[in-house]
Amino acid sequence: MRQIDRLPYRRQFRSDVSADEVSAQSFGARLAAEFAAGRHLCAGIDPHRELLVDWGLEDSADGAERMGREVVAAAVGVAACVKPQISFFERFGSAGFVALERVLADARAAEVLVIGDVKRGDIGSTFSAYAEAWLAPGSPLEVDAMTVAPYMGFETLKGAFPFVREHGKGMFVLAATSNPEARPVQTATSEQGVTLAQTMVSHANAWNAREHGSDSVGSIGVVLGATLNLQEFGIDVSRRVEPSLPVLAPGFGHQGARVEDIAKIYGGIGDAVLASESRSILAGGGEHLAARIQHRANLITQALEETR
Ligand SMILES: O=C(O)c1cc(=O)[nH]c(=O)n1[C@@H]1O[C@H](COP(=O)(O)O)[C@@H](O)[C@H]1O
Repeated sequence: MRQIDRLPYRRQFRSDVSADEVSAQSFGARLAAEFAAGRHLCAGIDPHRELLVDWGLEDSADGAERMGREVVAAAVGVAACVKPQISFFERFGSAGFVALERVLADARAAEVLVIGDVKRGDIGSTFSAYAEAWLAPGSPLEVDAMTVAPYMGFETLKGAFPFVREHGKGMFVLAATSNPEARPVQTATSEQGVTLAQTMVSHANAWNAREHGSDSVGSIGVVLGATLNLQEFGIDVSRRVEPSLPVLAPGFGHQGARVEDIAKIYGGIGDAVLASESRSILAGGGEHLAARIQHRANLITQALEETR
């Protein structure tokens, strides 16, 4: 297996931007740069037990760290971002958190955007502490954006807003998730007949429209599963929105959605889709990881280009 203790490369398109300038940019602006460079793959870091075995690694914090660091190294300049799933690190307790911190440090050094898949949500005061843990500059677990569960009310997320406004951070709000069990919850309608899923999309769009400044992409996105017929969730994808709504799109690969259908699924909002894949790029051992990531990234770029 390739050793990745040091990462010798940096992204070319950022080589003339200082670290200060990068952190001064909004999350939406940083996503816009990824999309402009043709990058739409979100490479998942999900060290499942079976995958670690498949890679010849131990099912341990060390194994999870090695897999995570390999994914970061292979993602540089190819994927738009990486997305570590916290559960696979959390199962090793404090050692897992140390492992995750090292993966995050690699990503920061390589200037790879990180979405922490942590799905946090709670009463406002508690959520604020989660926001501090994951979004505060200098926090050991600092990431660029995190996934959040809004089911205690969109307004409970407001503790994260200062980090989004002032520190270039982002959030992806669960709206229509890829798992089949979500349907009865997320298609439930308000008295006005609006689905819960669409309510979250509207909140994100309204926040972005209010706060985006000159950015072409908003800093608050939504999760819209690729396995779904989004119309059935009351979500209208026929028209572009301004600024573009970032969409974290899990469900490709292992869960059955095909990247070739990306335009059919996301229609007018496909320009800001991050197509997320974990098992489909991780399965098959560590040796050909970079080739698999490149292949998936190419397929996604191709599918999006064909729609333009
Ligand atoms: O927020 C997520 O990332 C997420 C939302 C969703 O609706 N569905 C979903 O599968 N995910 C995550 O995306 C990843 C999908 O993994 P694969 O099915 O292996 O590509 C997992 O880490 C899930 O936790």
